[in-house]
Amino acid sequence: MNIQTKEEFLQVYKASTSDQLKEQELDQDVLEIISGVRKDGDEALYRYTNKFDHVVLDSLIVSEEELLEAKKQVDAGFLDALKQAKENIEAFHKEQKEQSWFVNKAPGILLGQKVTPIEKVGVYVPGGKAAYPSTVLMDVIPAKIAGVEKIVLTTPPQANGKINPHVLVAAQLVGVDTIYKVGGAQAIAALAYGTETIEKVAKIVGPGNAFVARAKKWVYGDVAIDMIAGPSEICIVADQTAPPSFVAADLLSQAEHDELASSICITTSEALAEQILAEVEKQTNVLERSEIITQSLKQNGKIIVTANLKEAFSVVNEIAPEHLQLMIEKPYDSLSNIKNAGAIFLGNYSPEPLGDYFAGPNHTLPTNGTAKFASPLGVYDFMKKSSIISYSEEALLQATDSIIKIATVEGLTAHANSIQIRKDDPNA
Ligand SMILES: NC(=O)c1ccc[n+]([C@@H]2O[C@H](COP(=O)([O-])OP(=O)(O)OC[C@H]3O[C@@H](n4cnc5c(N)ncnc54)[C@H](O)[C@@H]3O)[C@@H](O)[C@H]2O)c1
Ligand SMILES: N[C@H](CO)Cc1c[nH]c[nH+]1
Ligand SMILES: [Zn+2]
Repeated sequence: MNIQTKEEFLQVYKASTSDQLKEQELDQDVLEIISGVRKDGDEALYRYTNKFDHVVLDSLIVSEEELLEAKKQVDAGFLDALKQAKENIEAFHKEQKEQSWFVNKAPGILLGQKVTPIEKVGVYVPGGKAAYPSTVLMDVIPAKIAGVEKIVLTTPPQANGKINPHVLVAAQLVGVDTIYKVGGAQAIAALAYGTETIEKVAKIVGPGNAFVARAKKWVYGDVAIDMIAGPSEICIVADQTAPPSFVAADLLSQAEHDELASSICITTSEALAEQILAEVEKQTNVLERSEIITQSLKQNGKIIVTANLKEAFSVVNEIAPEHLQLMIEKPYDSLSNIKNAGAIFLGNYSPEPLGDYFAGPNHTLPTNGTAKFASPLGVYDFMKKSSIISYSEEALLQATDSIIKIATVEGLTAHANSIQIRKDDPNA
């Protein structure tokens, strides 16, 4: 991690976001895995699980026995905490539920929008470098609120060939239908195209590492996806009122996810920048995942010093971080300056892990600059809409000339005829 000016940072940042060579290498691996699964089905899933997770599986599906066993393995305190988190996540997401609506535009005309849940959804829960029971809650609860009929979940197996018991307990708590022991790009391919064991779904949601995120991008179109939710990112805007130890701790919280995670602090105070850097070094040494953190900070850890907050916000809007913390004197006053961020945390007592686990808003969020156009995972991701159009005979007869005119201009005489035939003989 080092201290840079805005100009130094943006020069390197812009070059790295267009590093086609890195993307090409990743694509080569991912495309090979996707075509392997399309060609060989289950056999490819066993093969890639052996290759990447170093496990020889005897089944791709978690059994009833494994589910029961998991319940015995987790402690009551964890289950209590999970239930509290579930309540908060449910309460927040219920607010997002959209209803069908109908309007009577004029006598004889009924227009509307019918909202229908997606029938079958596949949830990817990461599991390579850490287990994520919290992601089970974040991704399944909005699907349940939307009314999705069938929810399957897939996550990589541990070295013993089993799924982390906390993940299994979370999946049972929220009512997942089937759980598969497959991770990585191969899991995404299986959900997108189906295999002998895994049924194709209509939409894949959930975060994952670079392989998972890239695979989702490639299968998009054959299946729907929620967004690109790859390696975690945190960006903290801090002024002289931010405690350096808090800022450092929050930066490290995301660095520990992945060597490719990104932790950036933007500050208006050079003195604070030095203090944060010292704190980061001090705290890293005592953290369990210091190896991952060190790698992550080396590649993507930055402290940027800007002349003022306006400049700081312009950097934020350029990088469009997954998580943004505003640790400044009047965070609310600055909210209107933020255009691009997945989730925004205000003040010194709203650290990012509060959102990861507990507050209620979703922690599956757009990464890699995609917060410029994408939103957090929500109930809306699991619902689709159909337009409703109903005209009475009288209402249609009043509109025939306009419709025929436009159809004729488009040269689509069959369209015009569909209207003309009703005009000529309304009671046929
Ligand atoms: N954006 C979000 O909302 C969000 C939320 C939670 C977690 N995350 C991110 O999810 C990611 C989780 O990553 P993870 O690695 O712990 O779990 P993961 O489940 O995403 O990835 C593990 C899988 O990657 C595959 N893999 C590993 N090395 C490979 C290789 N060399 N070639 C091909 N495939 C390979 C394996 O199949 C393995 O099962 C982290 O980057 C974390 O930051 C993001
Ligand atoms: N910070 C992650 C999203 O980038 C979500 C998470 C789950 N558990 C801990 N963190
Ligand atoms: Zn996290």
